[in-house]
Amino acid sequence: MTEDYESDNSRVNVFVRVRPAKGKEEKATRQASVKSLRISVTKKSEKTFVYDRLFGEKDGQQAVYDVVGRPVIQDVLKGCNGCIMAYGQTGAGKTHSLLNMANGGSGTGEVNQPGLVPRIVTDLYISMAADFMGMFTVSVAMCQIYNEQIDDLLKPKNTNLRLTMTNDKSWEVDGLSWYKCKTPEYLLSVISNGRKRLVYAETEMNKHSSRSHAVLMIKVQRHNRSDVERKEQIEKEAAEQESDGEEGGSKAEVVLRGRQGILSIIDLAGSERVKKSKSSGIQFTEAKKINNSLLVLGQCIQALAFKKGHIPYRDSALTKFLEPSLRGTARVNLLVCVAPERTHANESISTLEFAHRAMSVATNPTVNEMTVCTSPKELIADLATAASVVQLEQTEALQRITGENMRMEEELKTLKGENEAAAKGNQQKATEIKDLKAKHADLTAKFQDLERDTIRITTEALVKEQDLRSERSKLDAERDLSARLTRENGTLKRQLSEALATISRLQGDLASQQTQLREHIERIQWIEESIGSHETGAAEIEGKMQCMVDILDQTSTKIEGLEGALTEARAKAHVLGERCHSDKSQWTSEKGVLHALVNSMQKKLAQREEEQRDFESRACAAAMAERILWNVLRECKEREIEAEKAQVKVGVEVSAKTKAAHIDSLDEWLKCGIPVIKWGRNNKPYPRLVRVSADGKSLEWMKMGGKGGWGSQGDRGVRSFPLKDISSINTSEAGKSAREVLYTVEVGLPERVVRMDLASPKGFLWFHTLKSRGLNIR
Ligand SMILES: Nc1ncnc2c1ncn2[C@@H]1O[C@H](COP(=O)(O)OP(=O)(O)OP(=O)(O)O)[C@@H](O)[C@H]1O
Repeated sequence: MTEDYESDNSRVNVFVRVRPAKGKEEKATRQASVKSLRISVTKKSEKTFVYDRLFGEKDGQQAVYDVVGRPVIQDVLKGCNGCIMAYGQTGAGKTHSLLNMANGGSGTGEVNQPGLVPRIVTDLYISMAADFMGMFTVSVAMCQIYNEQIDDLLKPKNTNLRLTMTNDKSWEVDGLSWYKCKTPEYLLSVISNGRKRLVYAETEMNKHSSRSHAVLMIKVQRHNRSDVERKEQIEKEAAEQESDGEEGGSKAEVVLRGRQGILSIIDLAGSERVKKSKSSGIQFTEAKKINNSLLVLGQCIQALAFKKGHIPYRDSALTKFLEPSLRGTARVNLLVCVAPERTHANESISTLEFAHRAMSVATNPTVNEMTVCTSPKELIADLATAASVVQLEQTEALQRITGENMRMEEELKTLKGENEAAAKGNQQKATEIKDLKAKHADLTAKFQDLERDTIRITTEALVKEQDLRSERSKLDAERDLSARLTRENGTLKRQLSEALATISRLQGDLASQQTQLREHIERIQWIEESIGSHETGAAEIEGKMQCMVDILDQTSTKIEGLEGALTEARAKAHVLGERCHSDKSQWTSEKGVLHALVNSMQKKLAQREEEQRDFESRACAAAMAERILWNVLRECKEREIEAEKAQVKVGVEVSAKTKAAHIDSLDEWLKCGIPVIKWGRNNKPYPRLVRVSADGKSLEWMKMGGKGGWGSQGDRGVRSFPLKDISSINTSEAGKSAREVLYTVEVGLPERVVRMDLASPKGFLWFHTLKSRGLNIR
């Protein structure tokens, strides 16, 4: 610790100690090196100060002693005066650094570490013991400067002492008591007693704030051992002569040469801002006096640093007292204590500036030589005085000790009482401690369990973290995939919707083509039917014509009037025949075209078979309907022939019938009626026959097997509705097969609708006919 410090006797040596921060307050100081300290009031402005040595928060009392205390002791032993002074803001650690005696402290923390004084005392006696050629006398004096008044700390009644100028123009405390101390223990006990009389008070900034400047002086005198021994010899002889009653005695002079060094240790009271320390009353007066004396000290340092002619030592008791040290004949070590907290930054800066100035104060420590010449008579007189002083001191000490003893006895009594109470409490506490120990063991076990759990959980957490990482990377990959799939999905959706649109368009096309196909088929059927009926009709008409010609030939005379008509009929028949032929060839070609169209449609259908399976059934239904139609046509034809046979009575009639046959033969048949199911209002089925009325304007129906049939007038079973009142004719697919196709006719005005279902193939044909007549079939 000391190797980077070299003492400089030509000036005041300045050391800075920063105490540990209290609580969690923000710090303003920062140690830059072993010698420099940085301090900032705000974060932007920072100042750096360099000193002889810097002690940080971690540097303990020993380190401070090694640098600040030890070198001064060595100088004092050599006969120089030494001065160790602690300066700083209140609560910055001055008393802790100098006067901490670590008496009752049982702990090992920094607070319980002895300060400079006990270390100096120990070191002093060790050094003296090591010097065999010298004989040492150690004396101690203690005083305090309280409110500008000097009080003896070792003799309480010795108060308000005056400072008087000595021959060598330094100040001396008049009447201050000095105690010789042969052992370090005694010296320490004297210091401890003196400390007790120091004035302290509790302030806002320090619970144990010094209200006075404490001064401890240790005087160390060194004589040559041989001189002392000679002096002792002379004293002995003088004493013997005195006891023998000899007068005059020895005239030999005793010359004692030696050196004397006085070590002054000064724990200055801390400067304080009254606003911060919240001092009032006596404390306010104390603070004022303290601050004033420190101000004068600052002015003296300033004047000394700038080598001014006038140094205002006389302006305060403190500076008067310090004058011998500050004038430069002593070795001066200044320990400046600083609080690190930002709240104290301003005070710390002014402290540091003071310290910096102090470094410029020049010193030139000189050795104090002593030469004492005494005759035996004077010596004896001195001894007698000394003896009486000692006796007086002893009496005082005895009185003090007796008083102390009495007080201590009383304290002992009180303590005994407290002890008994404490013993009881102890028993209780012992049980509590036992319980606590058990709890502690329990808690320790739990803690160990917890520790194990923690390790396990930590390991698991690590594994999970790894898993999580891999999961995360998987997730990322899946996310990428998902994004890609979403993109593809979008494309596919678009393609699908396009495909669906195409399909629906195709379906529409197909439906319209199917409708067209159906219509073509119907038309073909109708054309084929017409062709068939016309062919047959033509052939039969020809046959009939021939027959009639024969009859006419045979009965030409009888039917001359009818000849023209017959010729006309023949011509017409011929035209008809020709027309039939031309129609036939035209229809045949149309049929070919239509067949080709059907073929192409069927090909298209076959191509789309797979996509349009639903429509297959419809195609089947169409095919089925075609077959049914052929059956119906056959049936119709038979009926027509029968009807015609029944009605051909005369040629004119036959001619008229023949004329209409190829147009309305189906109508004729329709007029016979077709079976339907009429649904009653009770929702029961009633079988009925339905037909279109003779004038073609209304729809008639009657009960199946009704009496009188259609012709009988006033038949109650016959009902008639104008065709215009047919509210709807619906084609509904009740089943999958074409046979099950239902045609529902709703007749009547909206207020009374009769529903009839036509399930037969005839119904199918009937409605197609109605449709071809312009009725709305949905
Ligand atoms: N280096 C340190 N380490 C630990 N605690 C410290 C240190 N320095 C000071 N302290 C503590 O800080 C408090 C104030 O210290 P101290 O009484 O020594 O201050 P002071 O400067 O003498 O104040 P005042 O001028 O008001 O007397 C004390 O409780 C002391 O134990």
